[in-house]
Amino acid sequence: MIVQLYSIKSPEEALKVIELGCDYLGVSPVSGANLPNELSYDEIKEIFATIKGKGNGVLISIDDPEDLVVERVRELKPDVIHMCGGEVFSTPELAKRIKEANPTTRLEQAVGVSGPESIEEAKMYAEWCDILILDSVTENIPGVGAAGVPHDWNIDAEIVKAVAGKADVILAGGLTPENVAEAVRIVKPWGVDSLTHTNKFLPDGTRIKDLEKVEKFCREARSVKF
Ligand SMILES: O=C(O)c1ccccc1N[C@@H]1O[C@H](COP(=O)(O)O)[C@@H](O)[C@H]1O
Repeated sequence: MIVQLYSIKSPEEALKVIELGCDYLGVSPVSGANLPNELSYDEIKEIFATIKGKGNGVLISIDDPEDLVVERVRELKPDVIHMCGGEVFSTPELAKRIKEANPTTRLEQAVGVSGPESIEEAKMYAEWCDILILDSVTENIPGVGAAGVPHDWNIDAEIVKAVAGKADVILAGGLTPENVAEAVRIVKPWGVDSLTHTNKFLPDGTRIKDLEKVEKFCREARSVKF
């Protein structure tokens, strides 16, 4: 079971969450989406260099144009590029361009799980993506994710079965240290992901990881054997 956590802000924070059991660390590059924890290319390079050999660097992309996605993959060489926009989605062509830009970068596509129709969508993306992240959608946040609320885990369980052997599946969306074990029991994913409920919010609007919650989240996620 892998654990992916968003959004990491510094090399120091990265090392702390790795020590507590996180193995995929999500970062947000400066973009039009104006996310709270956006980082410059230099800051991201420093985090990726710090975690090399210890954890995997994941770069989020929310509706960035395809050329910019490819440029970022070439420049930052993330272990994973995570596409989670509501307008720009991965395609077989983009998957090919990403592999050409950096052959070891894995392509992670978010699927907003809203009903049984999401099963067909997931099956389609599994044809060219390495990883699917099954996430929640809200009206307030652009794209897929950062919703802070769960969705129907029974649909996720169907998707895991439907794409077995084709793509790894990460479960996301409102996961907490308290509900993650139950979610894993139902969905049996390759990994789990958290943003909101492993965060501590600071008065200036930025957020850092809450290390007690991170430790409990990683422990609970791995407590279920299947
Ligand atoms: O990380 C973000 O800031 C973000 C912004 C916009 C869309 C998605 C984003 N992150 C992804 O959403 C998941 C789940 O979030 P939550 O736990 O439900 O709050 C997050 O872990 C990232 O994968």
